[in-house]
Amino acid sequence: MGSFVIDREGHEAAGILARTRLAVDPALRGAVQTLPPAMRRIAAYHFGWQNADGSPAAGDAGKAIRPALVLATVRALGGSAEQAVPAAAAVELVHNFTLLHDDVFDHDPTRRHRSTAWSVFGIPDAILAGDAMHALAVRILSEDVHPRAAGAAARLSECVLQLCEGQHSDCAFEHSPDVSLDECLAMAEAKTGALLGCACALGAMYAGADDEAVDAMDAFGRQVGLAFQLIDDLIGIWGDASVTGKPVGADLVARKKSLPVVAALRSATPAAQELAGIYRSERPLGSGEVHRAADAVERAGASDWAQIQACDRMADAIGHLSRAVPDGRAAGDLLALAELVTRRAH
Ligand SMILES: CC(C)=CCC/C(C)=C/CC/C(C)=C/COP(=O)(O)OP(=O)(O)O
Repeated sequence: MGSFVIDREGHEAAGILARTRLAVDPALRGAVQTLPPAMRRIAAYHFGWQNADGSPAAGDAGKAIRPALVLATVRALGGSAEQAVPAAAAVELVHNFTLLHDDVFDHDPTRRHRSTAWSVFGIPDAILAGDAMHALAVRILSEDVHPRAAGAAARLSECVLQLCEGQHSDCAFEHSPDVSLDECLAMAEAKTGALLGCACALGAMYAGADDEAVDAMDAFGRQVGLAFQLIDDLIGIWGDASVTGKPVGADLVARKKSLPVVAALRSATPAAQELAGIYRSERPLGSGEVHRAADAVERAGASDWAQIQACDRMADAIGHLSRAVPDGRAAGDLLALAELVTRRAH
């Protein structure tokens, strides 16, 4: 990494995320406003702007990590964050389209401290609202006059294909008795890393960066995304529901092959046998079994493994970042966002 010294002074993740919301929300609200009424209602509910009955609300709209990465990348590379707001909004719309669909796939009852859209409005309309958000993302970029907007739209579409592939693998692994750690890491990179990578790549494009810097920022975001998924999986097992806004242990109940679970199953430990036994049973898991499964993951050393993996991914990420943004002073916001990923509780 040579003389890459990061200046953390004045770079604080909570402030960066709050400023991102202020910058991007008007574009998101404006876009959602153009949806057909049925989809507009669901999107406004999903973003926490409205209650299910259409009355105004000030709910949790999500952390805004992906649009923050877009804007922080543009700034780090000397571009105009204001001009990149359409790209940030497009990435956030794609993220939220995948959440709407993912909640249907997983039959999750809650997200962001409230009932999921599908559980309130029904599965068909929740799927359509997700599709509509995807279409809005494409429309925002296709209407944007920035010289790199068309390239950004193409890159975002490639990314959506990777998200679909990752999501397919995630579902297929639930029924596969023999998933390797490498397969699971590739799934997580496609399902989660691809969009964080794309966010950074779009930021670099909007800053007018060359292909090498765009690819280096993509690689940075992907590694941050993998760290993000590793921590997400730990939070999914041991997180506090009052903080995450989602039921804890749902991945274990659904016998998901999350990264810590696969690491535990692949470990040569007695806990691996115990976990495999619990995962083999056909009946729905009771809370006792969920606790035993979580305990087995811990005893297999998979919680420590995931933490170490996340740190390794962060180290890789910083290496890629130093190639694209050699001036560590300019990289402060990006580093603060990346560090938030490994320190977060929700
Ligand atoms: C095609 C398809 C359906 C793909 C699904 C991909 C998918 C849902 C991946 C999970 C990514 C993830 C950890 C989301 C939580 O993000 P977050 O914690 O940043 O959420 P927030 O916006 O609520 O903060």
